Amino acid sequence: MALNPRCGAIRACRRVLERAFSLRKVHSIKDMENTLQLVRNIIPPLSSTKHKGQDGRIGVVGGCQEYTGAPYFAAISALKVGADLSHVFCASAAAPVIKAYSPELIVHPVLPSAVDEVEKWLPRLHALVVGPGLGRDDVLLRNVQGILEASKARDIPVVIDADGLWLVAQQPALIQGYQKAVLTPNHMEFSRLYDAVLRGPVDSDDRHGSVLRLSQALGNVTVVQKGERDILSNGQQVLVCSQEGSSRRCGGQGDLLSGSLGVLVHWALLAGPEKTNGSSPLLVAAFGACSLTRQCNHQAFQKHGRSTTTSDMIAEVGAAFRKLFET
Ligand SMILES: NC(=O)C1=CN([C@@H]2O[C@H](COP(=O)(O)OP(=O)(O)OC[C@H]3O[C@@H](n4cnc5c(N)ncnc54)[C@H](OP(=O)(O)O)[C@@H]3O)[C@@H](O)[C@H]2O)[C@@H](O)CC1
Ligand SMILES: Nc1ncnc2c1ncn2[C@@H]1O[C@H](COP(=O)(O)OP(=O)(O)OP(=O)(O)O)[C@@H](O)[C@H]1O
Ligand SMILES: [Mg+2]
Repeated sequence: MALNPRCGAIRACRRVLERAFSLRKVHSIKDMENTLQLVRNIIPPLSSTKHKGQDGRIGVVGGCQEYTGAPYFAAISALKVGADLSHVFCASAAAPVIKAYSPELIVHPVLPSAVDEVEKWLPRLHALVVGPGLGRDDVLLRNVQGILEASKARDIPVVIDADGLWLVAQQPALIQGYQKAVLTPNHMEFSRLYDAVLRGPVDSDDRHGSVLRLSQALGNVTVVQKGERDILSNGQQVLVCSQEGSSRRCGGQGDLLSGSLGVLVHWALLAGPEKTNGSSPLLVAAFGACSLTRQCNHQAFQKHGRSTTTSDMIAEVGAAFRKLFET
């Protein structure tokens, strides 16, 4: 008998929660559209007066004997999004393989001891994507540390992904407080980073709070936690990207995201906060890269279903970009 009122209270409570959630959903769709509009604002117009290089010269640091696909996916995605030149700084064993995938990429076989080589190119690069297919060799990572320090000294924006995040988890001080860094961890990489920086496990019931806290603890570095919904934060604001993708989870999608983000970060910083309505340009860029990757996944899945691969997604970049950003 005592159960009835309690059940009633639970039902009432559930109704309130359901209402709150459905309202949040409506708001989040509106927020998504508003943020997509900010992404549109940062895209530079195509113009016959520009010269090659003006729309972006991006470098990807990654690629070893085992992993040649990841840096290729990142670098070709940067070009497909609209960068003019895309460089890959990789291990010598990976270079001929990556060159053979694409004549469009400029490939430098300079890893592991690459600091001087990359430093030579830094003045000509607008953004660096560090980590796809890099590997975790100690000597290599010491060199990548040098590349990150040189990039910071020159104020070059860096997107850090995959094994680059492994390095940051060993030495968070490397990017602590660097306002031009964006970290793009997947589920595993996020847990590793969180544990290294906040000395405790992630609260899986509070993804927003976890991303916010990690960003704050890193001195407001922008963090993009990829997953069923992508959660983005710069320690002040939290954005959620739930652009429809698909349930196909082939490897390489994160590489597409990090390469696209390299270009968008450059464009966003060039456009500045006036074009992003006061929001952080890096957050807006990250939201753009997440939406684009998920839209590519959605479109590729419509055509290829279960056999969708990242190459199929890359073939969709042009159409996905038009659909999201050139409407
Ligand atoms: N074609 C190529 O060249 C590609 C190369 N790549 C390159 O590979 C390198 C290593 O990168 P990575 O992402 O495999 O390494 P890491 O973060 O240690 O994760 C490994 C473990 O994490 C787990 N796990 C992952 N997601 C999870 C989830 N959502 N939820 C739960 N668990 C999850 C999963 O555990 P499992 O399921 O096996 O137990 C898995 O074993 C790096 O250089 C990267 O760029 C890739 O870019 C792909 C394309
Ligand atoms: N469960 C999911 N549902 C929908 N989209 C997802 C899901 N998990 C990840 N994604 C999307 O897939 C893309 C890549 O995220 P993922 O977590 O697979 O990265 P990753 O593990 O680094 O990939 P990679 O294989 O390139 O290393 C992101 O755009 C993310 O939004
Ligand atoms: Mg990855």
